[in-house]
Amino acid sequence: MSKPSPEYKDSASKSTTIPTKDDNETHSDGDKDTDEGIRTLHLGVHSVYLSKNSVQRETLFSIPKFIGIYNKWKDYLVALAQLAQDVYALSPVLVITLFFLDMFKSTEAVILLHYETKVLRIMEVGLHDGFIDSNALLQAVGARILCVLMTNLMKVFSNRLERRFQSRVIRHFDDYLLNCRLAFDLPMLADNLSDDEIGSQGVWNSLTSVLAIICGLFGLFSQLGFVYHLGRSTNYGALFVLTCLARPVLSGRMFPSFMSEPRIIEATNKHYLRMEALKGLVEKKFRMDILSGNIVQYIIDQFRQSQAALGNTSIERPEYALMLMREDSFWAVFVETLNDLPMVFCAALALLGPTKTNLSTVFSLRQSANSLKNSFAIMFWQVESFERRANVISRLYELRTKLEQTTVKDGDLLYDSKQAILSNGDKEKPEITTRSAVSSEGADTNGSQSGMRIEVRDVCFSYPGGEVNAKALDRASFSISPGQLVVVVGANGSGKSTLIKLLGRLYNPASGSILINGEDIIKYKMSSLRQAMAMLTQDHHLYPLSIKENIGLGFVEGMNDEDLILDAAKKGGADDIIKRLGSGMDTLLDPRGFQFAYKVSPTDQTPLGKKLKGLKKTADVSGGERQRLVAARTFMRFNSGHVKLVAVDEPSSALDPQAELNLFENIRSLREGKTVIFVTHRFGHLTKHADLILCMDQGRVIESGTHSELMEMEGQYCKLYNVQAQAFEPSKPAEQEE
Ligand SMILES: Nc1ncnc2c1ncn2[C@@H]1O[C@H](COP(=O)(O)OP(=O)(O)OP(=O)(O)O)[C@@H](O)[C@H]1O
Repeated sequence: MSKPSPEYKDSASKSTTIPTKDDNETHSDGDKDTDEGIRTLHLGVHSVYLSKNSVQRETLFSIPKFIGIYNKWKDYLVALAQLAQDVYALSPVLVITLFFLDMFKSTEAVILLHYETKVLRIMEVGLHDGFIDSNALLQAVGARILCVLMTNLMKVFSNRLERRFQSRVIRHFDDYLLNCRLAFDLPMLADNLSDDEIGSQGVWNSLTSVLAIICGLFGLFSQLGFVYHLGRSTNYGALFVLTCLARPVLSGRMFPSFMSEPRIIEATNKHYLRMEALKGLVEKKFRMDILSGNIVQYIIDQFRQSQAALGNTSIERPEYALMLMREDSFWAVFVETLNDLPMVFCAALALLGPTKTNLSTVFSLRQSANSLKNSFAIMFWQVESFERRANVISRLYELRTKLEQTTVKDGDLLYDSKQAILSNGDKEKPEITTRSAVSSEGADTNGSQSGMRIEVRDVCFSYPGGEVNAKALDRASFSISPGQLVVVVGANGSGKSTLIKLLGRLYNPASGSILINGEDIIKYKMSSLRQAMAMLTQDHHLYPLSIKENIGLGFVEGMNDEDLILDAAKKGGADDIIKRLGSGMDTLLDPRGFQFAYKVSPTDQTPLGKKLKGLKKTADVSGGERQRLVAARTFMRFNSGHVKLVAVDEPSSALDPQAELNLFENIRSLREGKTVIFVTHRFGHLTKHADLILCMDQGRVIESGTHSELMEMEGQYCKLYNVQAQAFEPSKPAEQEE
């Protein structure tokens, strides 16, 4: 089968080296090179975006290339020095031992070649003279065998040490990455997708790669010295070195290379994208839709159509596609023949002066030329990958710097030092103020000190990474008194959930302010503020941990109190789930372990088949059960005694009506003066009990008041309410006629 052609097109250059078939119609901007300073390469189904300055047609040894490499390496040095410091601190003895063992290993080729040449020379002289210096021969053979033994022993020794050291390095950087990543806020996560690629194994690979380059350079120079020394015996040492270097150097002559450049790669071929999307439909989560929708054949047909439309366009990663291009070129064919230059050199030596050379020297020259060629190839590969590796290290340490740039900055005001005051003592009145008084149910007897007071003033907000002009909140204003039960209603996308997220300080408002107990929310220490809040939203998930932890994490201090956890489970309606699960509270949800079976099926009546069948199965819960367990976590949080605001964002979509009613009733009855905000689409018992209803539309609070006040207004709320209420009203004959 023929290899698909990579098809290369460079949008910014006039000449194109490989014939193109532009099938990348999908992407809007990349093809046209509209972005200032961006150069676009089309490689198969991918587009590669590069900085215009960085791509030059150059040989590997061109001066600009080396200056470029030097400048970039300089930037990486700081990160590498930091890495060296960190790994040295993990185990100084191991680091030093491994370094010297690796350095020794890198000279292995030269040492062996030296003794081999010696043995051959003694034999050649012996065969020529009819007498062999047995002592010298035995010594040379013995020394070589000893060297082989030593180097192999060292390899075993160093491999063992390396494995030990590897696990320490990986443990260390797993810990570091976990710490950094858990400290990322939501706006940063939206901007840092590529950081997900950094893993502790990648750090280890980078470390070994950098070490390999240092040792490789040392080994390469020792080989060059040896080859030069050998060649000198023929009076053409330098020339011989050149014949050995010709092939590796010339094979480095490049097509535009981006292997070490900052780049963005994007799949832009519409047929390829469609194929990938269709392939994605095999995922388990789509199976029910696909089977019930009877669309299996449609998917297969569409996939084949896209495949046919894609034709021979390469789907390889662009880096690999570029490599294929190099291998397939006429230049590569020419360069490969240069492999034989050292042999031509030896033949020329014999022709020009048969008495000036000998077979052992010729043999050694050939051997060393081969070994030099291999070392160069490895070195080139390592140098090419060096930047990628160094970049991993540099980004690893950048994570720490990025943390300092988080937009959601911590304050230092403790929540407890700012208790809510019931009266609104502020000079500036917000656009819409609370019209209703705090209900007797909500306010506690000692003056509503338990509830949080909230004022939102002209808050605007857009999501990072969202469309620039799309405002999720647009001058939203309202105020909530301590202890009020507030219901937020409004159409889809009107900004209800965003409001809850801003109250939880997951994002900062772009403009305007949120006052908590009269102080700007950004002044509060986040941990202290969040301790005073219990949030329950659709976005809350179950963790891949035990049921006990899933609930207990609402109040970590009570984690070991099973009665407390069971009580919270009961309030969240999750007690029956725990009873049903085999391991009760200790049941692990979605365990992240590794299970793999090869040529074993759980239906096999063999010991392995039975073993597989008996392996722990993943415990799963339904959507409604998940919401109950998450609700139980929120009730667990109430036990801390610190909660002053309960924010509930439509957690009831998967709950049955009884469970939903229980949840609302439980929160209402247990709130003990806490301010409660419910976001909901369902009118009914909730809005009936609300002290304040906020009705949102397009990022603004357009109406506020109690149910009866809003109904009197006959505005948006009234309209939304009537849509639901009508369904239960007996239809009038006149309407039926209409
Ligand atoms: N993570 C996000 N990134 C970008 N835009 C978002 C994000 N989340 C929400 N939006 C946008 O912000 C606006 C407000 O969304 P929000 O989720 O607050 O609405 P909502 O009133 O809660 O809607 P619903 O009733 O459907 O839950 C919408 O236009 C939405 O598309």
